Amino acid sequence: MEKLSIIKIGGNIIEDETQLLQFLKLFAAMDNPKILVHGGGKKASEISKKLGIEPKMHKGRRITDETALDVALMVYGGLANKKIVARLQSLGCNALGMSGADGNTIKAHKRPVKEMDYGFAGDVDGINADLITNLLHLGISPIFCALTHDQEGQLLNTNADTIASELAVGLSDDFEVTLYYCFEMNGVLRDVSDKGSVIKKIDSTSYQKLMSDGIISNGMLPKLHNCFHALQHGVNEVRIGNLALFEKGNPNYTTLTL
Ligand SMILES: Nc1ncnc2c1ncn2[C@@H]1O[C@H](COP(=O)(O)OP(=O)(O)O)[C@@H](O)[C@H]1O
Ligand SMILES: CC(=O)N[C@@H](CCC(=O)OP(=O)(O)O)C(=O)O
Repeated sequence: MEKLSIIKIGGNIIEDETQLLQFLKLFAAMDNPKILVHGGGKKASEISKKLGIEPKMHKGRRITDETALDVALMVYGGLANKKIVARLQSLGCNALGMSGADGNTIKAHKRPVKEMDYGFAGDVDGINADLITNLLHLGISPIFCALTHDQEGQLLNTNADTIASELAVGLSDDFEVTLYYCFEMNGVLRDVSDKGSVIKKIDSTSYQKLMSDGIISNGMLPKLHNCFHALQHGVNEVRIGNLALFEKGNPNYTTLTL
């Protein structure tokens, strides 16, 4: 089966011009078919504050009211996505910027209101694997931002870790997919203040224990949930780490298995 790499980069890498360029050079040099998914939550909060709009969060998740959605569209779909696409083009990678509305690639619905109303937050229903596969076979690298749509004209803000996981699941019938979560840490750490404390391997059993011991917290909780969702639905391999993920022979990252 043909190999496919899907790489998600986190907010802190996007924020740091040097790290971003270093990452994009590595991405451009990869020769398998590849997809990039980027977040930009930090940038959205920063721009929002500059516009005099205080970002609203609940338990670390953004509440996307109408104004917050406009900011998300501008920052994720515009500022972040187009900068990355232009830089990749300069590096010889034929990148194509996408939201889930483009080519109907990611279908979603507005998250139902339960104990909390997250506003225009999208939960993914499925992806258009045929179109994405065709683009990959044309030598194009789709660059997805954290936006989906409900097919009725409503754009939705969707967690970028989830988008990466759903793309990986949806494409795993056609490709042998490796899913990479690339962020500023070397991997999942036993002690967040010690960059050297990378947990090399996590399986479903140790995952439960790491959660109950409180070692996995904050942003790492949804990230690992997305990793195991991918593994349970046909994705070949999932890795978490920083740029060392892509250095041949460097095992200093976390590999997840069922
Ligand atoms: N065990 C852990 N190992 C590494 N990071 C952790 C851990 N527990 C919590 N974190 C936090 O999770 C954050 C990453 O989550 P998040 O900010 O959502 O990622 P991203 O930048 O990819 O969107 C790290 O910056 C770190 O502060
Ligand atoms: C609904 C939801 O959670 N949307 C995220 C999308 C951006 C994102 O995922 O950015 P990072 O990967 O940089 O955190 C948000 O607005 O923060």
